[in-house]
Amino acid sequence: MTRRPYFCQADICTQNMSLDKLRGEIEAVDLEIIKLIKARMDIAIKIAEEKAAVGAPTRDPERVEVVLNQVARQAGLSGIDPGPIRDIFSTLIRMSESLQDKKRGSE
Ligand SMILES: C=C(O[C@@H]1C=C(C(=O)O)C=C[C@H]1O)C(=O)O
Repeated sequence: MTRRPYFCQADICTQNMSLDKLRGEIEAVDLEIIKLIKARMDIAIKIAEEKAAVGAPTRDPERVEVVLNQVARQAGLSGIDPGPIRDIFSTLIRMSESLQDKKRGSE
């Protein structure tokens, strides 16, 4: 296969076309990830309301471990390195807890 230069100004440049197409696909996936993070945060707000009603603390370390172990296991089954997935979800959980604290502080 002939490799074309990365910067190809020709009208027909399949390598650039496929790069642009693949980047478009990544951007579409990124948008879906943002929507899912928003959905996760919306549920966290509802959980904050439930906890406030019963006087439970925002952070639940046992639950955090369950969530992290579950996603790490699922990552492994999907052929993804579980370590970075734990990091990503630790960040999501921190975001969720800080949103819950904010929500509870404002009521
Ligand atoms: C959402 C909850 O609140 C916190 C946030 C969690 C999360 O984002 O997964 C998990 C445990 C809690 O520290 C919960 O208790 O389920």
